[in-house]
Order: sequence, then structure tokens, then C-alpha cells
Amino acid sequence: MSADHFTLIHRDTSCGARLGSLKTAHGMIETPIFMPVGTNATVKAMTPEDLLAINAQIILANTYHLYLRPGHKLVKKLGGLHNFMNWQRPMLTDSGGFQVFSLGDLRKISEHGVKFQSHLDGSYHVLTPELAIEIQEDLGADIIMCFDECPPATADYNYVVRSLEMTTRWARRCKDAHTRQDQLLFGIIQGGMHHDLRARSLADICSIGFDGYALGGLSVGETKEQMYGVMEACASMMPKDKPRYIMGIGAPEDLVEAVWHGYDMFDCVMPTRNARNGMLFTSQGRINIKAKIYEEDERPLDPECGCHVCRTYSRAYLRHLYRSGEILASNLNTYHNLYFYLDLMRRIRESILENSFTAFRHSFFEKSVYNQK
Ligand SMILES: CNc1nc2c(CC[C@H]3O[C@@H](OC)[C@H](O)[C@@H]3OC)c3nc(N)[nH]c(=O)c3cc2[nH]1
Ligand SMILES: [Zn+2]
Repeated sequence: MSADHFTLIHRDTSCGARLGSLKTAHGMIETPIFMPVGTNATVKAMTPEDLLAINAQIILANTYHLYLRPGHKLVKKLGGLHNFMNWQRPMLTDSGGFQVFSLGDLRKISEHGVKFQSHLDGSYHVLTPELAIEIQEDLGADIIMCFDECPPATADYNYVVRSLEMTTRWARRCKDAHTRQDQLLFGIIQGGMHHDLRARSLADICSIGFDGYALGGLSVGETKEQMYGVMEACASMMPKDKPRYIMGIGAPEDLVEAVWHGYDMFDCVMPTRNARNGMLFTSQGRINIKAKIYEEDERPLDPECGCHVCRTYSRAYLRHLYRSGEILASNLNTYHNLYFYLDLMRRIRESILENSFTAFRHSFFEKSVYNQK
């Protein structure tokens, strides 16, 4: 795809934050953006109508899971992911590498690809850069990811060197295998927690050339200091005219910090997974809705939240649903948590446009209970 898919709308004069607009085959995406995770072709406990109601602009799905079940050839036969799940806005799929390393059993890595056992039935499979691209072309997402190796945060320096060199060779193979011109292909930068190796991976991946660049290998158990250090070190080296995506990030405070450094796209299972466990994000901090103190609390979950859940239900009711194991608990909790994340990104975009994101970040960390510093 041509380089003009990403337009820089505005740069906050007070910091590295920027507003962008990314054009895809299924519509425009305003950045900075949070992307709800929809691993199995569904954002768990949410209908597409719910997602539209909270103005989700783009959602994710996962190559590894959809390859194993129901299979990319079936999804293609049924018209691709957008038709299959009734989501007509943009979608992004990951390449499966991360899941193979974190979900599959008995993995064997070679130059050819990764042999692994399905976590569903123990069957053996080999995922290669070429197959990862074929699967994503059949699924039909608007943005697809290169097949990479995400080394564990504890990997030693020499392992990380060999891993990033193979990830670069795999990235080349992905670009050669990619044929669909209506999809954007993003490269993934590795290099662990070593800033010199990050610079090397970044130079390698950028020399191949992609429609956007992701920071991989983060949110894998490293410390906040390590995560923020890699973010900061890479920000100044990443191409300014292309979207910058940090995979697996993150908590609200991580989003604010990453935007401040000039990143554009984020995904994390935290708002959806925490919702199903009763851990809810509010303007006053995290609320564990199963706590007894909410038993007779008729106030809304978050008085400052404008979502349907906060305008309609009491904390007492949400606690009752959760403790009763009701299915509605997952839907209402997820609806609110995703609204919280998407509204945070909306407020961030507003502040960037007003050149006041540095003040926004300062007040976020000063007054809010998300300040983990
Ligand atoms: C959680 N932390 C984290 N996730 C990560 C993912 C999966 C995101 C993908 O996994 C699903 O959510 C678990 C989401 O669907 C997302 O899809 C894009 C990564 N994927 C690749 N290809 N390479 C990485 O280095 C990587 C690092 C991560 N760190
Ligand atoms: Zn709400």
C-alpha cells in the first residue's frame, strides 16, 4: 500500500503526542486509538451493536485462535471476518507468533517456522511467515501483522540477538508473501529490553519498509521502568510518518505515557478480562464490584461516566449480577470498562488538539489514582 494511508493531523506543541488519521479498506481510524481485543472473532460479552454504541473504531482478532478454530478457509468461504462477525469497521489481526509462544505446547522454533501443539486438541501444526500471511489474507482484516518471535522478558542478550535477526528474516518473507493490496502490513520491532538491540531491530525492520510499525516484546512481565524505557528509546527512532502500535499495552497510565512519547495504537485484554473478573475502571480508580461495601450502594458505578451502564444501573445491582454469576454481569462490566478506555482516548485526542496533553498527563498522574509511579 502507498505511504499516504496515515496522515498526521496535528502535533501537540508541548510534547511528542500527535493526532493522526489512518485510512483502511473499512474506514478511517482516528489516532491515538485503543483497540478492543476480539480474539475469537468476538469481543467477549459484547455484541457488535454494543461496540458501535461505545464508538469502537477498530477491533482485533487472532490468527492463532481462528486458524485452529473454525479455520481461515471456512472464514474466507463465509465472506471473511467482517461478514462472519457482522463488524463492518476496521479490524486488525495479529500474526499468531505471540500466541504460539504463550499458548501452544511443545514449541520447536526453526528458520522455517514454529512447530507447536494446539492448546485445543494437542494436534501438531507448523506456523510459518508465509502461512501467517495466508491466514490473515483469508481472514481479511484491514491491518495485518508480520510473523515474529516475541522473546520472554528474561531472555539473555545473545538469545535476543539471534531472535531479532530471525524476526527480521521472517519479516522479509512476510512482505514477499503479502499480496492483498487492500490490507496494510505492519512490521514488528523486537530487541527485548536492550536499547541497542531495539535500535538494530528497528533499523532492520524499517529498511524492509511497512505501512506501520509495532513495538513487540513488551507487556511480557517486564517492569514499568523497563517498559517505559524501551518506549522512550524507540520513539525518537521510529518513522514519524507511519502509525506506531505498541502491542499488549496497557493499563490506563501506560496509555497516557505511551501517547506522551508519540505512539498511536494500543491493544490490551485488561478492560475486557478485568470486567469479567469484576475489576472495573472508574474516574476514582479501580473498583472491585464484588466487595461487600457495594451491597446497598445505589450510586452509579462511576458518577463521572456517561455510559449506558452508569446512567442505568446501581453498584448494588452490578454486584448482585456478579455474585450471582449472571451472564449480564460480563456484558455490563465489559461495556463500561471499554467505554472508560475509549473515552480516555477521546479525551486524550481532544487535549492534543488543544496543545494541552502535557497538562492532561500531569493532572492524570497527579489527581488520578492510576498514578503507579
Ligand atoms: C499482553 N501483552 C502482549 N501481547 C502481545 C502480543 C499479542 C497481541 C495480540 O494478542 C491478543 O491479546 C492477548 C490480542 O488479540 C492481540 O492481537 C493483536 C504480541 N504479538 C506479536 N505478534 N508480537 C509481540 O511481540 C507481542 C507482544 C505482546 N505483549
Ligand atoms: Zn460507565
